[in-house]
Amino acid sequence: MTTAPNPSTTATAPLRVNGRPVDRPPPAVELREVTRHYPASGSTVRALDGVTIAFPTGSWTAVMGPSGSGKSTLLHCAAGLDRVSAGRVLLAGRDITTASDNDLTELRRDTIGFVFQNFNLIGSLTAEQNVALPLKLSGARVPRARIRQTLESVGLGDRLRHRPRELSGGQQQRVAIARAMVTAPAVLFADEPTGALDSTSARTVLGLLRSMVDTTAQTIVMVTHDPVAAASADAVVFLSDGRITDVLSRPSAREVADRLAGMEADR
Ligand SMILES: Nc1ncnc2c1ncn2[C@@H]1O[C@H](COP(=O)(O)OP(=O)(O)OP(=O)(O)O)[C@@H](O)[C@H]1O
Repeated sequence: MTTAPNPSTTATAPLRVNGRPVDRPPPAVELREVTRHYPASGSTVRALDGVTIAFPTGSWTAVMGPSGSGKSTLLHCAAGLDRVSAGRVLLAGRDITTASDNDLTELRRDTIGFVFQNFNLIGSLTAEQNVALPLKLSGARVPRARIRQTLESVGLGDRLRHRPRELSGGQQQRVAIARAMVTAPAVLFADEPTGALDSTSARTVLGLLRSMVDTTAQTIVMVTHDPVAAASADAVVFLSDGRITDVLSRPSAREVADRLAGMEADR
């Protein structure tokens, strides 16, 4: 095991300066003893098995592990897209474990942003219209200046009227990030955000995510298979068979790759 600090402990232990406890923001997302099982022909799959972790506000955490280890399930439970079988989930300071479907829909709309591997943009809409969509759907006013500013912040101020097919993969992913960020979510969840990109575009997207964390204290939780992407995060959490087996703080891509290779060899 690594000696690197575990986000679950660093986030919850009281911070002390000169022996005195100091206030710090609560974690943006917290899972406490979360179990998620699914029925499977005559038995049960434990996709998550007693996971306790806190994702500190303003930090970027990568979640890694072999196929089927529970990464997507963790992301979906943390984002309120899936219900837990046992345990508790706290999102932006609210216990969402038993929230009603309506409350969850509202919370997802106002509190989280989601970025997917395949961008999930609407092909018939321009970049500007895609970014405006979450505000439109929530019935909010859509201030054009804010849409433009958000697209400018991802380096696409000159692509407002372009449709997805007129943009490169990296540009499409940046539109998707702008769409996720336009509501100023407490947490940005990303599922393989660089999985469909070439290495240059991936680097641009990772740089953008990094600057969001460094300049606006955005909280990001990202599932990835890519050691280079994981090494851009502040911490890397490793899952195996639904359990957290390891946490690395600010590892290099080589350290991440070695740890993953070790996990595959142990299987
Ligand atoms: N809706 C579901 N119904 C039944 N089993 C499920 C469901 N979702 C996930 N599982 C099972 O839970 C386990 C964890 O799945 P999950 O998708 O979280 O893994 P993962 O680490 O994200 O995998 P991958 O890297 O291949 O995407 C797997 O054994 C999977 O088959």
